[in-house]
Amino acid sequence: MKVAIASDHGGITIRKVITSLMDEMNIDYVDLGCKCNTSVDYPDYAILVAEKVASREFQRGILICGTGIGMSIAANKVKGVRCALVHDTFSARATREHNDTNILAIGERVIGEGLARDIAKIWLTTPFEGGRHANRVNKIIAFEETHG
Ligand SMILES: O=C(CO)[C@H](O)[C@H](O)[C@H](O)COP(=O)(O)O
Repeated sequence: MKVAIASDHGGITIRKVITSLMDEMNIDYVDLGCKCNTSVDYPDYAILVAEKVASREFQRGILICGTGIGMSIAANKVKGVRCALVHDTFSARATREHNDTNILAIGERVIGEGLARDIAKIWLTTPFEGGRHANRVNKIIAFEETHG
């Protein structure tokens, strides 16, 4: 699994926490920035990562901004992306098991580093359950195919 990760200026600290985690877990990732502490625009980074996941160049993406909301809104505009904004470990597991999400969004101004690390670890290691959940995800994909 190859992961693309990015943040705006509001998510730099948690981005570093998660890249360190992926180093420990021997997960192949590319850090797409942002590269400085000046103010940047979250849609630029959300769409950069989302397009790489949608094209299957990367299997997963992780996006961090102040709230995670802007990143998740922008990423979910890209066809083929299922991005979940997650701030608890139960949802981190459920959104992989039930929704087969391919992008995780986190808000650095909402949760601490320890919880963000736990969420990322669970989200990166939990498989999709398939079965009844596949039927539901396929309905989302079918809608996107016909209306996207
Ligand atoms: O997109 C967001 C809100 O949905 C992010 O939290 C941004 O990081 C935030 O809007 C940036 O705000 P700033 O005042 O420009 O630092």
